[in-house]
Amino acid sequence: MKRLRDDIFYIFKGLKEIHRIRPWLLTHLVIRGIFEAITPFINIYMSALIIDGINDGETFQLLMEYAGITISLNLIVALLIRLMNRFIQILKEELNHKYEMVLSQKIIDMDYTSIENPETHRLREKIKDIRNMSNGGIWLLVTSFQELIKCLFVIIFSVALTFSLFTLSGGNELSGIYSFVASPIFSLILGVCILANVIISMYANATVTKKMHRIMNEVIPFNRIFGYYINSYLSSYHAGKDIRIYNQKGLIESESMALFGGANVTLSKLSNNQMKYSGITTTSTVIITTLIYLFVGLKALAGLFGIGSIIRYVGSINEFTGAFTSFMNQLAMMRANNESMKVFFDFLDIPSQMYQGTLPVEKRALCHDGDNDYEIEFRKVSFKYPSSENYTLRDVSLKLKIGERLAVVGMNGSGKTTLIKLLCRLYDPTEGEILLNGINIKKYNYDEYMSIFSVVFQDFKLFSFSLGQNVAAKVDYDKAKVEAFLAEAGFGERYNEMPDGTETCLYKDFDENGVEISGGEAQKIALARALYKEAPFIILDEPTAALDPIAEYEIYSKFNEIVGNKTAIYISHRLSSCRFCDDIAVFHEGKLIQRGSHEELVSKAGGKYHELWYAQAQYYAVTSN
Ligand SMILES: Nc1ncnc2c1ncn2[C@@H]1O[C@H](COP(=O)(O)OP(=O)(O)OP(=O)(O)O)[C@@H](O)[C@H]1O
Repeated sequence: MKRLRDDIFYIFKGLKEIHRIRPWLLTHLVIRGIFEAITPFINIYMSALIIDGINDGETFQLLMEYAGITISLNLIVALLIRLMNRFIQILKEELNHKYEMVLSQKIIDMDYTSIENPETHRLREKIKDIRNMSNGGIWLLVTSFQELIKCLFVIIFSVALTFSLFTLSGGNELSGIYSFVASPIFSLILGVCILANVIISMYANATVTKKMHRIMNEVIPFNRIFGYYINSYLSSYHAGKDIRIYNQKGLIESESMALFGGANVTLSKLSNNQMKYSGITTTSTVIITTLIYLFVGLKALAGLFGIGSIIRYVGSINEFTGAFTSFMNQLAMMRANNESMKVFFDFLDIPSQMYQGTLPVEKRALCHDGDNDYEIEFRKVSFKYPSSENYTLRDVSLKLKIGERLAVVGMNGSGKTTLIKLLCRLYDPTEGEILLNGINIKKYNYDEYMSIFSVVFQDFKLFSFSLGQNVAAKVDYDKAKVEAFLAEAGFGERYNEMPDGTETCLYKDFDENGVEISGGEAQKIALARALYKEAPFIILDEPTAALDPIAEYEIYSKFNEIVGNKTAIYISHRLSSCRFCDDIAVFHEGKLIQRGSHEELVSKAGGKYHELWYAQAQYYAVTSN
C-alpha cells in the first residue's frame, strides 16, 4: 500500500513539475485526448443509426443526412486534432529546452562540493541515459499521460453507450436460453468476464513493463559506453590524432562488438518475455470477445434490440476492453517509470547550502577613485576534501594586503591549488576561517564576493564561441578592450592573423572556419579573460606553463604593468618566475612552511625553497666543459 502511495505521489509530483516547466502542455494533452477518444464513437454511433435507419425503411434523404453528419464530424474532429498536434509539438519542444535549462541551472547553482561529488555525477549521467536511451523520466510521463487521458475518455464514452445493454431485460415473454441471456445474472457473469480479461491483461502488461524497465536498465551501461565511443570519442575531431598514432581502431572495434553482443543477449531476453505475455493477453481477449459477441447476438436474437444496436454495443465493448487494458498498462508504465522520476528529483533536490551569504562587498574597486583596499586573511585554515580522510591543508594562516604580489610555490600535491579553491569558495574550510576585510567570506553574497576575483586555473576552459565572447565571457563585449587585453597577454601578433578579428570562432565544433589554437595561445586568451574582468584580485595558477620562453619572459617583464594596482597571487613551479613577487609562500604537505622574499628564502640553506631552487637551477647552470 505504501508503495502504491509513493508511486501516486511521484506521478503527481512529476506532472506538477512538467506543468511548472511548461505550463499548458498538460491542458492541451487533455483536450486532444478528448478529441481522440471521441473519434471511434462518432463512427460507431452514426453507423448504428444508419443501419437502424435502413432496417426501419427511413428515407434516402435522411440516410444521406446521417452520412453527411458522420463525414463532417470526422472531418472537424480530425482537423481539431491536427491543430492540437501542432501546438503540442511546439509545447513539447519548449519542454525539452526548458527541461535541459532546469538541469543546467541546477548545476550552476549547486555547491561546488556537490559538483565534484561522484553521486551527483552518477545522477546526472543517469538522467542523460534515461533521456537518450529509453526516453523515460518526464518524457515517458508525458507520453503515458496523453495515452491515459485518451483511454479514460474512451472508457467513459463506451460505458455510456453500453450501459443499456446490461440493464435491458426482455420481460416475461422470453423463455429458455433467451431468458437466461436476458437475465441480470448473465449480465453480471459477462461483466465479471470482461473484468477478468482486463485484470489478466493488466497483470501481463505490468509484468512485461517491469521486466522491460529492468532489462532496459541493464542495457543502459552498454549504451553509455557505446555512446561514449561513438558520440564523444570517435566524433570528436580532437581524438583523431590519438586514434591514428596509437592505432586505437582495433581496440574500439573489439570493444564495440563485445558491447553489441552483451546488449543483444539482454534484448533477446526482453523479446522472449514480451512474446510469452502477449500470448496470454491475446488468448484471454479472444475468449472474452467471443463471449461478448455471443451475449450481444443472443440478446439481439431474443429481439431486445436491432442490428444497429449490435454494432453500437460490440464496437463500444471492444473500445472499452482495449482502452481499459491500455489505461492499466499506462499506469503500470508510469509506476515503473517512477524509478527514473526519483533520479530526476534526487538530482533537483540536491541541497545548495554554501552560497547563502547576503552581505554586499564594499565597492572599493568600482567607486570613482577606488582604492581597491581589500585585505584577505586565512586564519588557521585546515581543509580536507569531502571524499578524503586526510587533510590537504593544515593550519594555514596568511594575510594578503592590497597591491601585494604573493607567489605560492611547493611540490606537486602540496595544496597550492586547494588554497585558491578555498579562497574562491569552491569549498569552505573544514576548520578555521577566511576573512575579507575582517569578515568571514561566507557572509558575503557569493556573486558579489566572486566579482572581486579573476582566476586562471591550470585546467581553464575556452569555448567554441567567438574569441571576443571567450575573453569577455559575455555575448556583448567591448571590442577595443578585448583587443587591448589580448595584446597585453601576448596574443597581439596572433590576433592580427585572425580572419574575423574578435568575431573569429575558436575551434571547429560549430564553425568550419573556426581557428585551432595551440596550448600556449589558449593560455594567453585565458589570461586576457582574467584581465578583461578588471577585478581587484588576480590569481594565476601556472599561467605560463604552456608558454614558450620568449612569451613567458615578455609576460614576466611586464607583469607589474599588467597587474597594475591589483593584488596578485601567483602559483608556479618555475621558481625563477616568482622572483618578481614581493612575497613567496612555500607549501609542503599542506602546510605553509616558509614565507619571505626570494633573497631571504634562497639564503636559508636546508630550507624547502633553497632545495627547490637549487634542484631547478642546476639545469640552467653553465658548465665550462
Ligand atoms: N577534488 C578532490 N578530491 C580529493 N582530493 C583532491 C581533490 N583535488 C585535489 N585533491 C588532492 O589534494 C592534494 C593537493 O592538491 P592541489 O591540486 O591543491 O595540489 P597542488 O599543490 O596545486 O599540486 P600541483 O603542483 O600538482 O598543481 C593532492 O594530493 C590531490 O590529490
